[in-house]
Amino acid sequence: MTSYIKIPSHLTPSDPQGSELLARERSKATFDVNELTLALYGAEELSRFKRILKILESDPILDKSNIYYMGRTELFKYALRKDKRIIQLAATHKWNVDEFKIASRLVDMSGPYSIHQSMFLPTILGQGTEEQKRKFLNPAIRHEIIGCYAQTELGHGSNVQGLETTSTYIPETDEFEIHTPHLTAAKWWAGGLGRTANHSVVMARLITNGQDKGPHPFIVQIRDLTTHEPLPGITIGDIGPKFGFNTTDNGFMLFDHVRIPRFNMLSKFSQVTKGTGEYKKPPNEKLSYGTMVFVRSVIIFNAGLALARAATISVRYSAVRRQFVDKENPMILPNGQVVETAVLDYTMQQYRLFPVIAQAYAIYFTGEIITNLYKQYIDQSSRGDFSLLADLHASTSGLKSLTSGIAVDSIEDCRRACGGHGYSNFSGFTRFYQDYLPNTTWEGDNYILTQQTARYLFKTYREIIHSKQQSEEFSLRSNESPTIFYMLRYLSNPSQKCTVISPSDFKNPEVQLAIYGYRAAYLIARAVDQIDNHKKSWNSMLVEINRISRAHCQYILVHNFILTLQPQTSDSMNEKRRILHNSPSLKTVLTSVCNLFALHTMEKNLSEFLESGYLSPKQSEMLRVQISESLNEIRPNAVALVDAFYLPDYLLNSALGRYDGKVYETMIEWASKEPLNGITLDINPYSEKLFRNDVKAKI
Ligand SMILES: CCCCCCCCCCCCC/C=C/C(=O)SCCNC(=O)CCNC(=O)[C@H](O)C(C)(C)COP(=O)(O)OP(=O)(O)OC[C@H]1O[C@@H](n2cnc3c(N)ncnc32)[C@H](O)[C@@H]1OP(=O)(O)O
Ligand SMILES: Cc1cc2nc3c(=O)[nH]c(=O)nc-3n(C[C@H](O)[C@H](O)[C@H](O)COP(=O)(O)OP(=O)(O)OC[C@H]3O[C@@H](n4cnc5c(N)ncnc54)[C@H](O)[C@@H]3O)c2cc1C
Repeated sequence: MTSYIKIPSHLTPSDPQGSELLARERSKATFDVNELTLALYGAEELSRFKRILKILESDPILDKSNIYYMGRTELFKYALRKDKRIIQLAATHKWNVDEFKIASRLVDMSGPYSIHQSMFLPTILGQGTEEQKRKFLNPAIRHEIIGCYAQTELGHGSNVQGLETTSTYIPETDEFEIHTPHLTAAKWWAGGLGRTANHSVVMARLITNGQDKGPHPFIVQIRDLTTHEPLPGITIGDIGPKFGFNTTDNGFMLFDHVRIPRFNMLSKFSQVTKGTGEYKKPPNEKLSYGTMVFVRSVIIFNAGLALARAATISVRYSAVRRQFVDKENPMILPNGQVVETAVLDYTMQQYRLFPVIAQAYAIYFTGEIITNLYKQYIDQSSRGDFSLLADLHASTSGLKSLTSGIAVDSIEDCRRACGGHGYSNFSGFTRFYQDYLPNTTWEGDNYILTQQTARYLFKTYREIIHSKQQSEEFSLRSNESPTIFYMLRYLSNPSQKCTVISPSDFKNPEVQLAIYGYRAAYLIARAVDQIDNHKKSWNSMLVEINRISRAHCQYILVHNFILTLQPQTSDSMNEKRRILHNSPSLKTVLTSVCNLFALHTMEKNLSEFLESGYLSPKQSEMLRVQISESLNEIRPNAVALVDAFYLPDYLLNSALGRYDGKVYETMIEWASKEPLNGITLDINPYSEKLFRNDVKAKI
């Protein structure tokens, strides 16, 4: 990378150096960072991660040092080049899907092929017959065809039932005719569609024998494989600049009576019979929505990673950044010199940042549990058992909404906690934040999805209250279902009160779960009463419904964190959990983190805990005392806790969050590379010239 300004090399930051400050922080940790990293990744994944990182870091095409200075077209070209490079490296090194995912995560830039990997392949895999997989999946895996996922339309996204594109069965030719009946039916937003994909999954209303069977997935070839031009009857374009995600070509598409073979309707679950056009229903109406369930589960896991990244940058920087001298507790160097206080030592900064560390761990553990639940569902559904789907859909909907919402808020909180430098691209927050933002909208707008979760909770609650005779059955199910457990507990005594009598009682996991469970059940019971007995409309209840989904999902996050830390029978424990449970120091520090997550989240939603009368104002004061205590417990471990995420500098690409703490050296070095610094302006307002030269001599 070219430097345009020569920075005097004799200047160093004033003492203490960033590296020294971070080393001091690391020496204070009460646990072994490497051990926690192992407990998060597992030995095998960590070694794969390191191996792949080494390959990427040393690849000139995947070098990231230039990207902060690029405009959209340049960035897009970079993204296409790097997408191709990852595919080439995957072939060279024979990476499997998991290794490919690690590489994509480390390179960290959505690209023209991203939706091919994240949605096109999973849709064919999940919804195609064996024959269809042979025809479409195998060439797609080999990247002989590149696909996208076109569901959303210009006029409809959230309301999938409202999609307008039609796919009409033509018995005479045994084909479907895909058509865009109105402007609002134009496919819009599909990633990779704009300039890249030559195939698409198209969600269109299946019409057969004059009957509308609702949206179904079809594979449509959209571009010529030789010329790469759109096929006859198909109009395609890129939708233009966006808030972020500009390294992906989101596109629009219009169909004018385009014919595709009947074979191209993805038919694992529902089919149309040749000639008669007879429709065979799927075993569950919503199986064609399967890709959304999968991607929502991935979004939950990714939210934990995004939080870990934001926390890493801001916590490391706060340990290096110093402002003012805290006169009551000054920072004193070994040589006796009093220096300005690291901003991480200010309690306000701790209150802003440590909960983000806690959110990252909480969501990481739930992400793992949801990933396993999804795998279990796939396993069962392959044997025709879809019984897990309703539960999985409800949990992934609410958790996708809650966790991506937390991540967006916390990334911005972390950015602001870095002060002015947080606003520079060199912080590593700009594109990270912009590209993360659509997680709150895509795969179901976060407010829409909470309705799905609440609906499921209402159904479960109604089943319990209307089937008193089955209470024994529910008691048995409550061992497996935390939802049924908290509902039954509430119903056993709706006017129970919280038992806390001193701040430290809030550290008791039983107490935490009782508080969260009561609040969720209370809100559900009240809403069901409003709807069933007071005939309140669904629309009039939407604010409450959103609250209920959030309350339930916060309960789930706390429950899963506590579960992760509880001793389990050794045969049910995997390698990662074994590491954690064999290390008292890890358990101690993660218990503090878990407490902070549970208590800080409680404080943020305090009105809901108080209004039911379960928690008293006096207890809420004790809660604050205990939160302060938890922050103190975490303080010596703050840097080590983010180090344990093992997010390399290559991924962070941040001057502020560097592992070695060389914040100031990097800021000035990167500024010297700003291409604007290579231009001498012509500032005479009466001259038409803008520059005296194009680019100054390189230094
Ligand atoms: C290498 C791989 C790596 C992958 C990692 C990458 C991940 C991250 C990058 C991802 C990039 C993504 C890019 C973006 C892509 C997109 O956005 S694609 C478009 C996504 N669109 C949406 O998500 C639309 C949201 N809307 C909906 O899902 C639905 O319209 C709705 C809101 C759920 C309502 O559906 P509707 O058909 O109207 O149903 P209802 O009447 O409300 O409910 C009827 C019953 O159906 C149940 N149900 C609904 N959805 C599902 C489902 N998905 N699965 C199972 N069941 C479902 C619902 O609960 C109701 O059940 P009952 O109460 O029992 O009747
Ligand atoms: C970067 C990006 C990439 C995308 N990639 C793809 C892709 O590859 N393929 C694809 O098919 N789609 C893609 N999408 C589209 C995405 O899935 C939709 O934008 C999303 O599902 C939201 O739908 P919408 O835009 O119709 O929002 P709308 O439904 O119009 O939402 C507008 C507002 O109305 C509110 N609202 C709507 N209905 C209700 C209701 N019933 N109750 C209460 N409030 C309501 C919403 O909460 C929201 O605040 C992408 C979107 C983005 C931003």
